[in-house]
Amino acid sequence: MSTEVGGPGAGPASGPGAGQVKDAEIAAEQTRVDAAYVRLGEMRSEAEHMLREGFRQAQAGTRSSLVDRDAMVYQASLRAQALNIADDGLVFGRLDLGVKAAAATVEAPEGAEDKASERNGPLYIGRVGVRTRDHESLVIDWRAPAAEAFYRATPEDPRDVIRRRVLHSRGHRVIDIEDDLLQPARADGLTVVGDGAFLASLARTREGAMRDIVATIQREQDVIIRAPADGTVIVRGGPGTGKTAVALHRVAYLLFHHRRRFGGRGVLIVGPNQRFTAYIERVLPSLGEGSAALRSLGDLVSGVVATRHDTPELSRIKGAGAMAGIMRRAVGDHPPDAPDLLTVVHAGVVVRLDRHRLDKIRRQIHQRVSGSVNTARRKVAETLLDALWDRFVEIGGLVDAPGIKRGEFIANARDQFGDFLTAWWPIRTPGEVLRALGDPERLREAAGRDLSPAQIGRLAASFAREDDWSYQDVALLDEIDAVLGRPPRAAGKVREDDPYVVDGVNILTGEEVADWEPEYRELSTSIERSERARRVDDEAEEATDFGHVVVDEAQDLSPMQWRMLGRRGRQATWTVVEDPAQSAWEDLAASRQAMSAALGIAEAPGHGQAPSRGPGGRRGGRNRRGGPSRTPRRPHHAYELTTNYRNSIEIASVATRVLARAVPDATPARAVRRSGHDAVIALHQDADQPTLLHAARDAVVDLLGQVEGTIGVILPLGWPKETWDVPDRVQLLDVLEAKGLEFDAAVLLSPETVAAQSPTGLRTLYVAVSRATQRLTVLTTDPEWEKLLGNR
Ligand SMILES: Nc1ncnc2c1ncn2[C@@H]1O[C@H](COP(=O)(O)OP(=O)(O)OP(=O)(O)O)[C@@H](O)[C@H]1O
Repeated sequence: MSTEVGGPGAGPASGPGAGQVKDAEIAAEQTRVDAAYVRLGEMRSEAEHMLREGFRQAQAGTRSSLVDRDAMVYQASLRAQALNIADDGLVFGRLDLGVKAAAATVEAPEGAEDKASERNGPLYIGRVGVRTRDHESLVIDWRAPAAEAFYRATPEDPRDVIRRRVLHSRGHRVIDIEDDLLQPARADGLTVVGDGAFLASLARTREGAMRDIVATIQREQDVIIRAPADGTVIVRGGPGTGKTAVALHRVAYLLFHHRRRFGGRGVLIVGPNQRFTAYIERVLPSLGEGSAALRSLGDLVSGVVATRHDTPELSRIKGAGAMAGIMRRAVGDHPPDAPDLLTVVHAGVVVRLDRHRLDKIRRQIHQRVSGSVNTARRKVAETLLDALWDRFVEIGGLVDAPGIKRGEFIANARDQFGDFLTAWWPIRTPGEVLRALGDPERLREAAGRDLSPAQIGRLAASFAREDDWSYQDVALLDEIDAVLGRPPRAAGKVREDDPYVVDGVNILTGEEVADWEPEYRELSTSIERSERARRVDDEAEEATDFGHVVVDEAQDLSPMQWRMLGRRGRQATWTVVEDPAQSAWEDLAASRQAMSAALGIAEAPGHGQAPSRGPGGRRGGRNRRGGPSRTPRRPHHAYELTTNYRNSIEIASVATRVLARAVPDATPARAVRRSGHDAVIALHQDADQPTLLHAARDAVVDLLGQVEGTIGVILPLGWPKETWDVPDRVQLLDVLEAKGLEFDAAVLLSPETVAAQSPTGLRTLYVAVSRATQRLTVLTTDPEWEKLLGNR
């Protein structure tokens, strides 16, 4: 085997000659890696050949060849894509095992090609599986069962691993190696080199986008990534414990092992805002998985993009579960321009339905409608005609015009009320319904006793804003959309002169007619939107209910946002990652309940509780009003992450002091890397906002000389994010935008303001102080805060 330095169990090679030993080891690994790349190149050619072959068969044009072509092209293109991605840093791990174990568990995932290996040599772990033409395994895919030991083996539980080696590469070139000796007594002839490259990798400069961690996934993280595919996984852990990283790697794992199941129905990943989704968007493609839909809470509903956060108080009102009932009642309300009177004349008799009667009819219809409001026109027409006939009889129509048959009356009335029907029961859009609640009178009507007069005033003023939508508005729009449903869809040929066709629906038969579009449409329905958003090309449409949903920063979701997510995963399994100590949502109990309903689990365990299983089995159906109350009960598993990979020990200690204030009984995650740089807590006593901003600018200039990567300037909510003349690597953002992000250095302004801005201000401050990997500067005007953060 390789050159021996210091003998078995002697620990990492060090002292004179250690560098040469390491170089020799690197050179030996390079030879193996080169061989893997040669084979990877051949496999890519094979995949490309299959793609060409698929297209060739398509040209032959027989029916069965088209089916074969589709399957072949699909598989070959996935394969080609994965193989291309793997070109960078293909091999990153090596396991030296006891002789038997090496061949034990290389299993094929569903549809993939890895097969049991017979070799006794070391196992190499990489981004994709690579085999020789004779099916001998050169590299094992990191997601295959045989690779598990690479992440799980410890000295206490070595799993027959004697030495674990991490290979650090740049492109095709191995630049460093780092060893872990797990069974010194069996290490006969094995060299051990390395000097903490893992910790060094944690200290690396951040380039502004998150990267995958395949080479260094830690044991507690791997357990979650490979958790059973059935049921729901809930992950808790402090800032920087890798919750986001783990959730994304789990998606890659699930797609690898269950491509048909999850790839077919789709995977949805939801993050707090667009800055965050942009930050994580490269991770899955770098793992060869480009198929998951990545959305933020602000753009989950296509056609709408939230541009602002509401004030904490407004968020609290808009996010509360009571809004579901308010939105439902708003949809059932008299639309703003709907007529107040229906008049028809038959045989000289004038029949009128006034506003009072019409409102009663509207209420009845809403109670009876079982589908969507927007497709209820047929039912509406029938009910109105019945009411007209009853009224005709009631006012003595049969006396004035004896012998009139009901059928004649109805046919005549129907001819007269087409326009009325369109105006009285218009095809409504969610945006229009929500804007209409900008009228305090209308909102009061819909709110009943659920809102106080003061709340109604503030809420109406917010809905009346013409310019944009807020994050919480998006969930309200989706709620309304679920009640409205999709408008009628085209099905046959339109006859322009057909008096019975109203807004694309034949009011006699309920049939939908072709080529019809509503005249105005601010938003389309969720079904159309998600079809459009997830359409691969104009032909293929994907399902709207996802197979797996990942929710990041879940601690911040309001009950209304959980309802919105619940509708996208009625039959889904879920991965939910959260840190309650970072929550900006005040009523955690209500949010927890809404989460359990959306996920279809009995009740999510509290922070720090042991993994649990809910009662399993029952499949649920669709809730008529779009609520998640009848989702199935599924098993769920809870996990906790305990190591902070982001913050230096120095920065983590500041965060821990904030945590002690925010959530006194919480246990902080353990930071593992010392940077040698204490956080700077600078007091600018009594400074006003411009002075503090000026000081922040000076701090940024200093930091630009100290770190190579990104610098985040984190401001209290509502502070001006004026454009500074600074390089792109400096970002200005408010505390809520900073969620989930990380920077090499962070400058935080006025912690006292952040803490006081809402009842959850301290938890938001905890988020803000835990963003930096290397340097943290805090500017405060308050001596108390200086003392607290600086531990003086
Ligand atoms: N095993 C690992 N190896 C290398 N880096 C890691 C590992 N685990 C996590 N990291 C890195 O640590 C940083 C924090 O990870 P991540 O953002 O996933 O944490 P988080 O728990 O989601 O944090 P927050 O709660 O603040 O959103 C990232 O840069 C991530 O790449």
